[in-house]
Amino acid sequence: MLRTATSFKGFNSKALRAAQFVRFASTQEFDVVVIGGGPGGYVSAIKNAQLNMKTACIEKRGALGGTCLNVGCIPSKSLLNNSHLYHQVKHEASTRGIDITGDIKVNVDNLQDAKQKSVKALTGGVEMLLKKNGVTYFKGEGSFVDEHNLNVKPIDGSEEFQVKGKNIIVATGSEPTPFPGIEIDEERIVSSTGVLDLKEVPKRLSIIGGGIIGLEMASVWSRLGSEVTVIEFQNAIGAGMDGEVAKQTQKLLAKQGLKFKLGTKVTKGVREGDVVKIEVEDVKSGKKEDLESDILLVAIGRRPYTKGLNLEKAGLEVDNKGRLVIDDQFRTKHSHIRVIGDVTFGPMLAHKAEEEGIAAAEYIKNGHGHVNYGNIPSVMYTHPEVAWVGSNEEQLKEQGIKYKVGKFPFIANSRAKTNLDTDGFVKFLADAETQRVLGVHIIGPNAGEMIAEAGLALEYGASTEDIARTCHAHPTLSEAFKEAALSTFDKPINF
Ligand SMILES: Cc1cc2nc3c(=O)[nH]c(=O)nc-3n(C[C@H](O)[C@H](O)[C@H](O)COP(=O)(O)OP(=O)(O)OC[C@H]3O[C@@H](n4cnc5c(N)ncnc54)[C@H](O)[C@@H]3O)c2cc1C
Ligand SMILES: NC(=O)c1ccc[n+]([C@@H]2O[C@H](COP(=O)([O-])OP(=O)(O)OC[C@H]3O[C@@H](n4cnc5c(N)ncnc54)[C@H](O)[C@@H]3O)[C@@H](O)[C@H]2O)c1
Repeated sequence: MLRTATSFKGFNSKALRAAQFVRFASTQEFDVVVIGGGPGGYVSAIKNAQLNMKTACIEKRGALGGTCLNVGCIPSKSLLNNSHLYHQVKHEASTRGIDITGDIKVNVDNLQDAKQKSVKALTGGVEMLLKKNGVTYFKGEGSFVDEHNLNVKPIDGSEEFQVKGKNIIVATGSEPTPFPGIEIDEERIVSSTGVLDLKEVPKRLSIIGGGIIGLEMASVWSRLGSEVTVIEFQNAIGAGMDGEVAKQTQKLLAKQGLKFKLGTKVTKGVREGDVVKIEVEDVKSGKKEDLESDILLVAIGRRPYTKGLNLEKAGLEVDNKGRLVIDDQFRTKHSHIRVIGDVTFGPMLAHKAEEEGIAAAEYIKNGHGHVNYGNIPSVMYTHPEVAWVGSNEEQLKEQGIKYKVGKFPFIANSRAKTNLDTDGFVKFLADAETQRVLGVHIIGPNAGEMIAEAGLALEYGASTEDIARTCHAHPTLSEAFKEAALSTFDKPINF
């Protein structure tokens, strides 16, 4: 509890003044205080400290790394990687000349242990990085007292205290968007957090939302043996992927056993004992259907998280989607309070939050910083992976920009063929006149790594000819990238 005048009842006024002085005297002052230790907050704290600013980071989770390291990117990728390995061993080993005798079984406890080990190593690593860079780490909940002072409520129950920031960076992230009327119990009806922590492979898993979380989690549990049904309101999966890529992705995932109910709305989802009863309705025809599942995952997006911040004490505003309102230098109406990451505008991605964290520090120290919002890659870590950056065809059409398409399939790439991993293609969208790269969309093995080359091309304003004339090593998947670039203005060699 915060030491206030009322908590010193019984003290005479001299003692009260002395006590208040102790509190005032013990208020630590920093050049920058960051609230939230996720990819936005911890990266920003490190950068601020590296720029020689006295920096503190307040995090209430008890571990650094935010959603991403604790209940997001990292645990999901651990499960994706190991479930893919299991699937390969079980279903592909013999065709690759590896005979395995005896049962091949999933051990969910060990799978979860492996996941936790990665999470712990990384979150611990971030704590060491803060220390190494001289950032003061407060394990507690931060809330505004006024525009410069923050209250810290330690998670160990010790006495609350205040810190003062010449500058404050809010990086409090996001939380799953609730589905009205469906109660998450994290046992049978789960959010992304619960679905990462299942103790056994459910026989039936239903998922509301065919976006990135829905499809990554559908892949994990379906590879491990669940019958998975994805229920999506829109007529396409992938929440904003290039239309052609989204269709191909759906086709490939369906081949792997996922069931899709597109253009379908959920009207009810209730737990009855150990099952979940779900009512759905076809958006177009209104036809209703009853489904039953062992687990229901609700993955319909995320919303900014500002609970407990006491924004009103600093007079800060959120928009109708709960996002903290900022200008193009991340400043709120108080220029010393900046906001980065999921809690404000833009895609909810860890690398976007990190870029903003660095730029915000640079704005504070030097008065300038930079994030290129036209060049933020997206990756979906299914198999094959799906990755994209820049504009998609639908966006270019909408903007009336004339473009050329260059495509190259992995079936014609020597490395993909050697690896027996040939699903997918690389697709370039280039300006019709100048061949400047406008967007790259990849579905295929290692798409998430390959998209970095597209990011560099976009950043440097490269043309597809620049890429096609750059020597790429053989035999690599990246040759498909080169040939797709070539295909925007000339014939490919290998297809
Ligand atoms: C299942 C899942 C998988 C994902 N996979 C990927 C991926 O592969 N790649 C990718 O780029 N993105 C991924 N994301 C999204 C990514 O996790 C977020 O975009 C990213 O974590 C946002 O970073 P942030 O720093 O803005 O917020 P967060 O990571 O949410 O961190 C905010 C932190 O602030 C703390 N906090 C909040 N309020 C207070 C307070 N008052 N006082 C102190 N601390 C506070 C919270 O405890 C939290 O730790 C995934 C998300 C999920 C849910
Ligand atoms: N690999 C990654 O980078 C990664 C992985 C996981 C999550 N994330 C991030 O986390 C955020 C949240 O992920 P997400 O998958 O929850 O959101 P999302 O926005 O990717 O997808 C949500 C999907 O749910 C659908 N939907 C919304 N309301 C619905 C309803 N009532 N009924 C049926 N469908 C409905 C939407 O049409 C959309 O397709 C995203 O911003 C994403 O970028 C990123």
